[in-house]
Amino acid sequence: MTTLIKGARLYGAGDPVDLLIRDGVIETIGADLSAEGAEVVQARGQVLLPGFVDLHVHLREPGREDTETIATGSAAAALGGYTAVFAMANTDPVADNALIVEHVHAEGKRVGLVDVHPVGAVTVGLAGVKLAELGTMAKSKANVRMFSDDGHCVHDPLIMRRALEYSKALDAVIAQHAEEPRLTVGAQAHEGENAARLGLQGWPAAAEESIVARDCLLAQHAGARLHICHVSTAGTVDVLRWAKDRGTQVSAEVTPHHLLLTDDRLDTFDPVNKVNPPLRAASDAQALRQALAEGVVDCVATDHAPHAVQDKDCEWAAARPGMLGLQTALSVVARTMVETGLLDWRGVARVMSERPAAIAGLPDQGRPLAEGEPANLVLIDPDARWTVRGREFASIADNTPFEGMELPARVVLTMLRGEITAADGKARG
Ligand SMILES: NC(=O)N[C@@H](CC(=O)O)C(=O)O
Ligand SMILES: [Zn+2]
Ligand SMILES: [Zn+2]
Repeated sequence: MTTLIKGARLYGAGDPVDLLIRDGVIETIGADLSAEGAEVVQARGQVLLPGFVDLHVHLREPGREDTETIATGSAAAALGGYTAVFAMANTDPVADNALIVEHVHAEGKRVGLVDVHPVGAVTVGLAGVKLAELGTMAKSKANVRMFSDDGHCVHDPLIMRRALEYSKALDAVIAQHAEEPRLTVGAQAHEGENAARLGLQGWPAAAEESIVARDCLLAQHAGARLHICHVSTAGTVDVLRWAKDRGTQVSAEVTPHHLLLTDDRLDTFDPVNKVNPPLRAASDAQALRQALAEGVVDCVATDHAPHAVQDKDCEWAAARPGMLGLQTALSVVARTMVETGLLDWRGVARVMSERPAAIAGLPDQGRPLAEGEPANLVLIDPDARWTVRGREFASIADNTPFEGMELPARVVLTMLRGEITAADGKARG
């Protein structure tokens, strides 16, 4: 299979060039290329980046196939410009053993739209009591290199310490959902003026920051690698800056929704805005944008969290936390980081592809746009404007907080190892 991309601007800079893609590899980059029988893509000066890598999605299979499947989530990922995603372990049954992670991995391969890497649970059943068999999952066909109890915090410091020690031996990373559960009992929204005024019990910033600080210390002592999921507060940014300065091997992700949205949204009591960690203050969102630009926060991860209508269209307290993210991530990053001048397209490649690929240790993702490199690519129309409609997404669920918003930038085409997985708003295969 041969594809010729005509007139793309690599990293959105310089003169447009042609790329000849053959057998899954960028064979030639040059001017006025041609190839017999190749599928031709007219890029018209649009932006070409390495395919995006999402370290944090919930694909809900097995167990909640009424809200998302590996197939529908893979289609959403391809449409969002992703070529690799990490599927969290909080499924039913939990992905805490080789059988489940191998199933998720195999199903992702069968669908073939995006590389689906299962995340293994840190503790059995996400219960936080007994370590799962990390080694067995690492050595399984799924080749698990990231472990997380996401949805729950590994709050017992002894369990967390052991998990870090084991993960070091396995050359894996522990991704922590940083939430001290004793500080968030009954919490419904960011602890601040808005929650107080509306009578919603607060989720304090310190519940996140105290775990991040503790785990940075544990990781440093263990010489292990730690990744912080969905960083949401300015205080966490300060802790990360301190830990990185003293050489801790810590990385961190921020979600698009924490970059754009704030707790000003609470007034409507619409549970589409309910998420864990909660939408924070405007000053937190500002600090997160700055931290992402500087590299203190390494990357963007969506925390794509589909939920059924009955779990969202209900009273605030009963609603499940979480929101869709795969098909809006690029546009929200364009709005918050590119339009503001905080990142150029080169920087977008860093935070959405290169850094997440490096954190997860993926050898064939987040690679340079150069001859001989794997053709995992996303072509972007930076000038497009579109209106978000959750029902039009490939996901089964439609719980997007961006409903009705007009956003910049669109994915025109996604390519996985030379195969087009999405083009013009439609997933292939
Ligand atoms: N982010 C959420 O609000 N929900 C996630 C779990 C999680 O990421 O903590 C989910 O699984 O729905
Ligand atoms: Zn989480
Ligand atoms: Zn999550």
